[in-house]
Amino acid sequence: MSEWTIGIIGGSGLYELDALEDAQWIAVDTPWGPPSDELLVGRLHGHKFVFLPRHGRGHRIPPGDLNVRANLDALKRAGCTDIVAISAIGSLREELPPGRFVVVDQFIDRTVGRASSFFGPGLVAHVSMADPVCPRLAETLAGAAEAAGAAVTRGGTYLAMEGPQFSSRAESELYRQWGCDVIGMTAMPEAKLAREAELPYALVGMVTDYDCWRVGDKPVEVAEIIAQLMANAVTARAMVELFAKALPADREASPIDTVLDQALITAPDARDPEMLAKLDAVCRRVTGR
Ligand SMILES: CSC[C@H]1O[C@H](OP(=O)(O)O)[C@H](O)[C@@H]1O
Ligand SMILES: Nc1ncnc2[nH]cnc12
Repeated sequence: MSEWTIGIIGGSGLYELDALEDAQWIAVDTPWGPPSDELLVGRLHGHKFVFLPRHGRGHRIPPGDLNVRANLDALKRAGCTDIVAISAIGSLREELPPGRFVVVDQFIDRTVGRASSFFGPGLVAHVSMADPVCPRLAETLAGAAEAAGAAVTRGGTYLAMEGPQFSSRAESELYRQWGCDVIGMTAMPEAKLAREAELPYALVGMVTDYDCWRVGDKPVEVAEIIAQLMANAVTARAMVELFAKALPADREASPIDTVLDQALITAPDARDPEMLAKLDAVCRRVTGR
């Protein structure tokens, strides 16, 4: 049993977290370069929380330019045990209207050219992404979102697109045919990197729009998203508070805490010392370096 330290990654519309007590913005440097912003470290209902605005305060960084490795490394370095990601999403389903909160459980990655692994030549690892979301976090978040007054859908497949442009109508229809439920530009490689860093991860998507697949509808525009974001962000803040309140005092170990025990394949004497040094925060537990 140990303590929780919850990393919250705030998406579009969520750039700070007023509710944190004794809160302080701290700069964290990483071997991957700078994260999107300083980290806001504080406490909520007795638990430690570390907040990072995904796009930086003022929304400065587009999805394809996020330094996702630095973001996850900084959160790990700050002691986070678990990651809660909050995102604006488009809906690919009639029954998921704007305002609905979707606690997703699967992803399809259509991003291109983003650095999507901490590992590489000199230190090779293959983690499982079969079940990319931590069920314990997801269920606690779903309960908290409901308690905050949101209509919540448990489970759903999130299509991660490259962006920054929105989809064409043909793409949007294709993703529906693939069985995807919601769409966004940021959950990948975030979820992959969280898993590599042995951080249980869950994502709450807040629907802002119907993308562009609905016949006769105007396609999504940023102004429409921002209007819906304002309303969603109020509920999201309440959800975070209720989530903190619902966390048990002690954190029981998760199987995700030790995924690298099975994933690292490079023999100890073949491991590149430079890689080991670079991955100090991510995998010191298993490499001892
Ligand atoms: C502001 S609309 C598009 C933008 O919003 C989502 O960001 P986030 O997941 O950080 O809330 C989407 O993925 C795009 O980056
Ligand atoms: N329709 C959409 N497509 C991609 N990302 C989004 N974020 C919010 N709405 C979106």
